[in-house]
Amino acid sequence: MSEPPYPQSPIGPHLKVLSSRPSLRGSASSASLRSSNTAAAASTRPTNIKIPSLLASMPPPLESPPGNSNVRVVVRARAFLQREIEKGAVNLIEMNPQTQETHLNPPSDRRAKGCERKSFTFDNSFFSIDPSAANYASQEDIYNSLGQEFLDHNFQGYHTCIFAYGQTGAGKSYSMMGTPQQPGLIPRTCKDLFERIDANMNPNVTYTVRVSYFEVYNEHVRDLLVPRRDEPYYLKVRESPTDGPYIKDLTEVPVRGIAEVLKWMKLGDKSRTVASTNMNDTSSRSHAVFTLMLKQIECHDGDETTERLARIRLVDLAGSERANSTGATGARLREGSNINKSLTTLGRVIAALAEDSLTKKPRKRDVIPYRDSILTYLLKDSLGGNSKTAMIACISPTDYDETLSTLRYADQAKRIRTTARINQDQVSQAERDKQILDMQETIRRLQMTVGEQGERGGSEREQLELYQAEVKRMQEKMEEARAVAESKIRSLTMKNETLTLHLRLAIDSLKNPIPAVYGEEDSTDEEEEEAPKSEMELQLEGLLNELGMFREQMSGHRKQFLGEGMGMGMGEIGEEEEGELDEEELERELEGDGYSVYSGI
Ligand SMILES: Nc1ncnc2c1ncn2[C@@H]1O[C@H](COP(=O)(O)OP(=O)(O)OP(=O)(O)O)[C@@H](O)[C@H]1O
Repeated sequence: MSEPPYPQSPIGPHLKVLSSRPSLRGSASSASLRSSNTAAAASTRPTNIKIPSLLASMPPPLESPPGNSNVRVVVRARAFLQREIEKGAVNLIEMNPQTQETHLNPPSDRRAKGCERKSFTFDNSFFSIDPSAANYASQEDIYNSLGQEFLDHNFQGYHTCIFAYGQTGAGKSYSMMGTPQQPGLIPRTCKDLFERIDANMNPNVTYTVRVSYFEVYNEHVRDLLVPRRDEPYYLKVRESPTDGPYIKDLTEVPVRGIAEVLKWMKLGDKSRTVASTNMNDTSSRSHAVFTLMLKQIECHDGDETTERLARIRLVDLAGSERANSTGATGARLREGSNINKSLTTLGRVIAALAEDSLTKKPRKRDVIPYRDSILTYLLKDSLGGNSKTAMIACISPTDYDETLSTLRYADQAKRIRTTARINQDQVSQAERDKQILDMQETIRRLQMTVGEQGERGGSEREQLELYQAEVKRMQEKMEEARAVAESKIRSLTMKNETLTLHLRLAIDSLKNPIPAVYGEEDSTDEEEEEAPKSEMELQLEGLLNELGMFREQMSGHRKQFLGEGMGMGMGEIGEEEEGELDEEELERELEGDGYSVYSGI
């Protein structure tokens, strides 16, 4: 069951749901990714990934149509730790791979007191206790049966969230992050994400991916992508009327490939608050939320584009624990009580949502106690809103009470129903231009306000922050517009190549016509002279017309998208004079240096 080691290379989000309109505030952009260097992409492309729908265009929702779906709950029992083996600890867990049942057997002293075996059924029961067992679930198995499907949802435009829950030392970080030799769900998701992007051959689809990573520690939010400072620096949580709770000023970096994303992931991991407890030598003392924002833009004929945004949230919760089992005192005890506060609130949120789905009468929004902890407030959407969500309940094979409590928690989560929708929007070039113009105007106004307040000695800090945020948004929008332009040019270039090839074939046929064979009785003088030639001429005429129209279209797009000073090195595109090509001209172009009518793209 050994897996190949993972490559060791260093390794805001707002969109309306389907059928609603604009305001793509803070949307993912910048690092636009394409399989444009398709040759390179093709050479490194793994042959075993199957994503047929991506090869055509953005994939349609295949199954799970929009609407309610239950939180998917899986349970994973980890392997014995060295100290458990040394203590001669006994395995209390059994799992049935056919029924997905998990059985928890009481230890002998409890059995003597009449305690009975407890059984639960989940969407999956992953047995990772004994690598030699037939039903052993490796890191790869977990990804294949959960991570892959969730990434499919993301490419369809759904937000997703996978969170790991369980007692300290039960295997949450191992399942989510893993080790360099045994990577977990987070690095595998990143790797698969970029492999799928590289495998896409459709020149009309552009991808942008942004990453953020934060932790909730002692009820404070810390950005894990900025270096740690001596003075603790916490971020504020705000609520937007349209997008719900969000973290103000959270770093979101554009990433262009697996190496970049893994580099940020490692950096964030290093900053995470960990400590040694009785239960785990490197215990995560915070809840860590790793987020990828995947944006897909598909260009259609004309200036319409379809945009899809998916938020991929991967959460490694801090361990649920009893103070006496961790042996915590002082700061560790305070941490523990804050961790438990978040997890208790999470439990109450889960209980309230689960009860709602039983009664089928949704409560008023404020009755669900999301706001009672930062963690639940930030995960509000993932727990009870627009997201497909999964919980990995991690359990230890040796601790009866903690395992039972985790299994009960997980059992309740099974009943929660979320309402995931495809986050898709149609945006025309005109709308995109208008958004940029509006932003420019806002920036101009803010510049003036900041200046005025500076002169009056007023509080310019807030205005300055607004100004900076707006400039950042505009830069992202412009990057996006540029990515769309590049995609258009790529698509037109492909059409151009196809047309040129057709023309070449047509000219070859004209030069070397295949004489028609006619039966004596039905051949007339007229037919002998006219029939084969007029067919070719018609074909050539059609192609020339098409090429003429295409050249006009391309020149239009060039003017529209690549204004002066864009610096894209495409000066030669469409610089030929407008107008029809006659046959001789065309032959010269095809046979001379300029085989491609628009060389230089
Ligand atoms: N499936 C598994 N196979 C082998 N070893 C595992 C497995 N799951 C966890 N471990 C090991 O168990 C130990 C504890 O795991 P991990 O740190 O993931 O626990 P945790 O639930 O994240 O704990 P905490 O809440 O304290 O952060 C680690 O040494 C890890 O390598």
